Amino acid sequence: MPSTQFALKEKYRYLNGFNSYHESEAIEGALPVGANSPQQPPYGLYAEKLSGTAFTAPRHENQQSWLYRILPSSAHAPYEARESATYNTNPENKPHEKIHHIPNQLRWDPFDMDETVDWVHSLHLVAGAGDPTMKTGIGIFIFAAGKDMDPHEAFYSADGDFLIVPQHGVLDIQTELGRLLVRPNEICVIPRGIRYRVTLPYGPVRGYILELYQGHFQLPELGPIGSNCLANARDFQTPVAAFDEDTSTTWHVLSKFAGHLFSAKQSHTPFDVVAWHGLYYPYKYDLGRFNTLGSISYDHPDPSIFTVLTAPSDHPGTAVADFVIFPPRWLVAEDTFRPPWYHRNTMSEFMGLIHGQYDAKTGGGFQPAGASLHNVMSAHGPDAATHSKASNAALQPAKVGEGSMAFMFESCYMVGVTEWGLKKCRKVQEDYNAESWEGLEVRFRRPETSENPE
Ligand SMILES: O=C(O)Cc1cc(O)ccc1O
Ligand SMILES: [Fe+2]
Repeated sequence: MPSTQFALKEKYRYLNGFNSYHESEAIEGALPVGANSPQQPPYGLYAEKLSGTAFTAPRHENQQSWLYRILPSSAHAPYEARESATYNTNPENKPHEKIHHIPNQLRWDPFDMDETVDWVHSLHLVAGAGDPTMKTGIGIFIFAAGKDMDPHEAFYSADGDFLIVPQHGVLDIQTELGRLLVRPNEICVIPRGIRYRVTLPYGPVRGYILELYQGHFQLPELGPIGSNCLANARDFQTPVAAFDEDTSTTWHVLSKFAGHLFSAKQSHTPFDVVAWHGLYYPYKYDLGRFNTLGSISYDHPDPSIFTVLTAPSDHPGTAVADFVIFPPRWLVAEDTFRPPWYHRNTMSEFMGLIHGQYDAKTGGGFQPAGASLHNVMSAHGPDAATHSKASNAALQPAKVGEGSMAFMFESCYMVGVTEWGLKKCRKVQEDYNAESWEGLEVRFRRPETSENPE
């Protein structure tokens, strides 16, 4: 193994399994045996509980972790509001900044890189629904950063779980529970409350985030598919415990709380967890490992067959958010219009492109680092060029999406677009609708009947 690869393997080590009860200790013997909170935990560590669900949540949903750390998280000075005039990712809290609920199909050119900001300041809310103060809804962010976070800063969101989809560059994420390296074509989830620090070992980064204000992601049910396929549980990776020993430096812990930024000083590193166990932890997943299924007879199935993760609502089968991908795959369906059908969906569909081309749009307007939004009941489907090509194509087995990865955040909520998303980013394509669908030809041929002979 080349030495750099070996170094990476040593620095980033993972435990495998989705929703597995994990335990990890950076020093052997740091986890108490047979008890969570003994009178004196091993090595003089403090025991701290981190809860990701109500204590009383049903067992199959319950997510808690026990952290064994050098100092408790509560050892800090009071939080103070920071950058309150400029920092706000919750437009519900910002009455002068309208959120736009519009039925038009929207598409964005690639979002700009911004090398002047760090992770915390890279987050731009483009669209969303609901309100983190009520723990309902979602936020959809674009991030673009070129700077490491300050060496003595950590960040957490009290508002929700971050599902991070890097499109460009590599994220080195030091979390309380261990280190994650996340590259394009991988995703990671940082649950609500977990502190982390993002550095950029290979330069600027850009991508998409879905923040889930309610619940947590789970794997979709497989129903008649059986016990494997789609995203397999064993391919989700959670970092092993890793800690720093620093009780003499001033640190700032930044909190995104109801969309606002707060900061608290403390005289010790927040990355001092020597061991942990539980079900509440960050994790990553390589989209290249997705086992993609499709029709081997006829017709184009619903895109739910491409669901990587789902965050269910209280109504079975209806998601607050699904994370869906469109990986390279073989299309073999016979006598079938193979691209997506024209449709209007009761769910909203926000799409992004990590790399390559999305097979439903050949016009070139949907580019990596760009996005589209087809809101609740907004009509869409293949553009005219794709329609014409697919209606006349010879239906040989064909590989689509080679070298590509498009994805969709699909939500039962109607999503509003922020001022930044609609105006300030200056990426909205004015002619999306016209370019895509106005060129569609009338193909109707009335059948000959005795009433209308030719
Ligand atoms: O609109 C889209 O491109 C996403 C999509 C893909 C698909 O295969 C079926 C339905 C759907 O919404
Ligand atoms: Fe769609």
